[in-house]
Amino acid sequence: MNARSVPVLDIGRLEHDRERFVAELGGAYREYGFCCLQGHGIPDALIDEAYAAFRTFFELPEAIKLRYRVAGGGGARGYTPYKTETARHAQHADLKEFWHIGRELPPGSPYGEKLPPNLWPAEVPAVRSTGHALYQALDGLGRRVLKALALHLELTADWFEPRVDHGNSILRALHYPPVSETDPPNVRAGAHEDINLITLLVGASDAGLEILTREGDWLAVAPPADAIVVNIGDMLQRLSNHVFPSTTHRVVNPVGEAARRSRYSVPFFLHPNPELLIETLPQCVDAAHPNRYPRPITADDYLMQRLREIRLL
Ligand SMILES: O=C(O)CCC(=O)C(=O)O
Ligand SMILES: [Fe+2]
Repeated sequence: MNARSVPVLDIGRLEHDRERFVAELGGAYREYGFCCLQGHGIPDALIDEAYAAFRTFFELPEAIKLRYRVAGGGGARGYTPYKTETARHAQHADLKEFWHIGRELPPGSPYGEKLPPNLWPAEVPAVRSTGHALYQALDGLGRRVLKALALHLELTADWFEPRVDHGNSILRALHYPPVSETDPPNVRAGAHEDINLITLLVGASDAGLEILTREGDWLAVAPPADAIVVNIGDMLQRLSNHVFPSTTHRVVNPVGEAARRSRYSVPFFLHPNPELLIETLPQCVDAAHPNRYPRPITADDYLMQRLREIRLL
């Protein structure tokens, strides 16, 4: 029997119980690569309104949704249809469709080349208002998590700040339609690792998320309703020389009644600034832990390489 579960911590402790919180959070990530965070301060109403807006969008006819697909854009903005993304090394595409929101830039920003403008669906104006607000809120929360992780790695608390202030981060509204086929070869989300630094996952509407533990078992993630699940992605695994593992995870197909329901979830993929050179931190290298990545790569080059592998480019 597996009695283990992903730890739950209160991020408010970063303010008033910093040392112990940083140690516990670091320990959770070293072990699981995942942690559930309560006390994050993002209002329920904002999350509920954003979910309602995304649901309304996904209920539109496919022909309308397809107007928001950007050819050759790697799915970075707007709509990506059902059965498009395919997990690395997987045979069959995922049973999901999604909408991506990126960072809003001031006019004339030098980052405009790497961070394309958002598309907004005219049919559902609330996607813009709530989606943008949720983006901002999760960007802020993510930076607090990075502050704690920086301290755990013996960096200065603000080490990440100038490296993520123009991050190519993405808010992904996900819809997994009901699974009507019996025993499809596809799954809702095939086993994968996230590409970015950290991912913040706002309360999924149904179960299904599982992580691969260090012992090689699949463990269901069942966060408290008021928690946001935050996990490590490949860029931070690489930067930290695997001190923080980018844990493999998947979303399994539902059985019984749940198979007749859609599942919605909203991950926020926190990315660094595109030009950041992802170079192993010297703090994470010693005789017992040689540098696994002697050749650094920019965040943008790494992202492009990975998008091709998951068939978004
Ligand atoms: O839907 C979920 O719970 C997880 C989604 C996910 O892992 C992803 O989109 O990368
Ligand atoms: Fe993921």
